[in-house]
Amino acid sequence: MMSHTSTMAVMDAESSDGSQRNQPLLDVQNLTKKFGGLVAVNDLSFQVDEGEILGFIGPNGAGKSTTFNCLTGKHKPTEGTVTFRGEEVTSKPPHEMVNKGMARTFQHFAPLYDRSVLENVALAYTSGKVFSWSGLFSLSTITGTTYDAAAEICARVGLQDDLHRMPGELPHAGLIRLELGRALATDPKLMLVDEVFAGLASGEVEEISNLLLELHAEGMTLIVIDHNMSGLFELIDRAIVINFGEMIAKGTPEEIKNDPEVQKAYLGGEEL
Ligand SMILES: Nc1ncnc2c1ncn2[C@@H]1O[C@H](COP(=O)(O)OP(=O)(O)OP(=O)(O)O)[C@@H](O)[C@H]1O
Repeated sequence: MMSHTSTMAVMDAESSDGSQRNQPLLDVQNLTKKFGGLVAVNDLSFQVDEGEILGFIGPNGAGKSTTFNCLTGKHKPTEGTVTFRGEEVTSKPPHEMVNKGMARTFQHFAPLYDRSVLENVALAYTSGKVFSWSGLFSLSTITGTTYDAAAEICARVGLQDDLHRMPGELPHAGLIRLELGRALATDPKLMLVDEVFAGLASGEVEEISNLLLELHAEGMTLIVIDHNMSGLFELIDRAIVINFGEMIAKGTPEEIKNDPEVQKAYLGGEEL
């Protein structure tokens, strides 16, 4: 596997000297999220270019999921702005963010366990277009064309032989594929992938990693959360590391691994 560099950055902004510069796909400025007295995310700023795979790393409780929740509209940031595809989208609700092209997978899987793999993906396909993800959906709204599209998406994530199985019958790696399929069904420009490598055997890590690289090669921009770097080394262009809600390092995987602040954050805990 090879790491990929960003090749599709959007060239549509003009600098004061008249030269073209890249407008990031996602621009997060001074993001802060407080829960009462707890500062879960503190003054975090970063950008993601179109076509990039960014690693988003930090120990337990660092604020990774809270950041995703602020980007995708689940939480309203206490302070800061989120700009996506050139539009300020701070605090927009989740269904609007889905419609604008931002999708996420969940660390704790959330398929409908009483619906088949195909139906789950078909519902995500429909809900991404018409409804919010808040539960307003019905199988009766799904047409044959939608099922065909959903079957294609299932094949894209390697679930072509599992269309009529129930989620509870899938192995752990299959549930991850289903999470990715449900996210893909909303036709995103940016996918936020939350801790997909946890609990996988090393061969499965490589399979899921390869799947993410395939999506990337097809043009998907990705942010991938993980506790540590082991699953990400071959996958990401660069990473940012947060601890206690603050960015402590950014750079290539090699730079991050050798960063003294990062090593200190992981001391006594699991391996970076
Ligand atoms: N809804 C909430 N209400 C109160 N505190 C919260 C809430 N969500 C998260 N927190 C707290 O915010 C901090 C950051 O949590 P978060 O889940 O974002 O970390 P994380 O980096 O994703 O951790 P993990 O890797 O364990 O999932 C933690 O101290 C957590 O307890």
